[in-house]
Amino acid sequence: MTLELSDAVVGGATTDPDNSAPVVTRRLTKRFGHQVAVNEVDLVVPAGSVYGFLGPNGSGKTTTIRMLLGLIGPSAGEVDLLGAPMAGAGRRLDVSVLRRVGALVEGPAFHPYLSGRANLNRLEAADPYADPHTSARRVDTALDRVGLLNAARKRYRAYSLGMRQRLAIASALLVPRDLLVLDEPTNGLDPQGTREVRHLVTDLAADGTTVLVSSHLLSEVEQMCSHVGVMYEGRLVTQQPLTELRAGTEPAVRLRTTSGAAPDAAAVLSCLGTGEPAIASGVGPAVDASTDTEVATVTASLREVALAAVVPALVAADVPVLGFEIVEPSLEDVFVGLTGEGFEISG
Ligand SMILES: Nc1ncnc2c1ncn2[C@@H]1O[C@H](COP(=O)(O)OP(=O)(O)OP(=O)(O)O)[C@@H](O)[C@H]1O
Repeated sequence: MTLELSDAVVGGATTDPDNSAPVVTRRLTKRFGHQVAVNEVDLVVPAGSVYGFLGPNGSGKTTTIRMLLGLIGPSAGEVDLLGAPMAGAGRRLDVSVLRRVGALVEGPAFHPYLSGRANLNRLEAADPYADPHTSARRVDTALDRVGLLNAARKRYRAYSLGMRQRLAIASALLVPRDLLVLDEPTNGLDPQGTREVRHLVTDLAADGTTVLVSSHLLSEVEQMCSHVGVMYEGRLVTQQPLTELRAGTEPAVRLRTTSGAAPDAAAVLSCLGTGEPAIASGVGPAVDASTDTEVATVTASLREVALAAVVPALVAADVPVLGFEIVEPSLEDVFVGLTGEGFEISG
């Protein structure tokens, strides 16, 4: 089955016009019995991006990543990695491209009583493709890359959580990579370890490596990614550069007024052309101290309405303005809008 590239972007805004995206999937699907764990996913991970693959637990991220790397076969659909066909019925597959892909899916098992360097040496020795002549140099380069050269002789069991995870990433860097795929690399790390891994990912990307990193933490993706793809119940609900996702958010006006005047305030806003106003009580103090009256909050997205027109229109309609602010929606709000549920927003 051959699909045009334009088919690869259904459900997402990211495209691959020059055919250079290191990861492209087309209608990638995985069923486990009756359950559809991954449902017609069209990923496009642009070259040079740090692509945050975001979604709640169980949304299909790991299953997708396992298919990208050829660890499990898809039920349907196709995968191209670094321009080579990796999966898809009836295609001539080229798995040799995996040499240029570093991956951390389930971290390697490290020996607690061996040093970081000795652990990497063991992994090197187990790799039938590795050139033994360059092995010592490559191990040291990988340790240096993750900032562990000075701790190379320390036993693994003495490493902090962040150091352990950096060593795991080093194990994926024993040969130069064009693409790095990291499945939840900060899972279980303390804040310091999380920071270390985040900085490392940013550094690797600055060196030109494309990074696909999965996470269920929005804050993490916001801090280190240039692009984001959101999985929900097996589907890719959006993929975009982070800046575009942010640009698509609409500011809202939030007005505090007396409960009695709230319906009039909503009518004024509506008349000006805002989005549908919502009236709420219980946001902030219930009674305004200056007027000793019950207060309500009226919120509406601003749309094209000129901000300067809002307060004069309210005053002209005799609506008491007890408080007024512009609310910039957070990315969390955007994702709730896309998926109907929130993400954990921090570790
Ligand atoms: N080998 C398997 N057999 C049966 N069901 C599976 C298998 N692997 C995954 N699943 C199911 O597929 C769904 C997607 O799981 P997956 O691990 O891909 O999600 P995830 O987004 O990576 O979540 P998490 O962050 O918890 O790992 C889940 O409902 C999971 O139970």
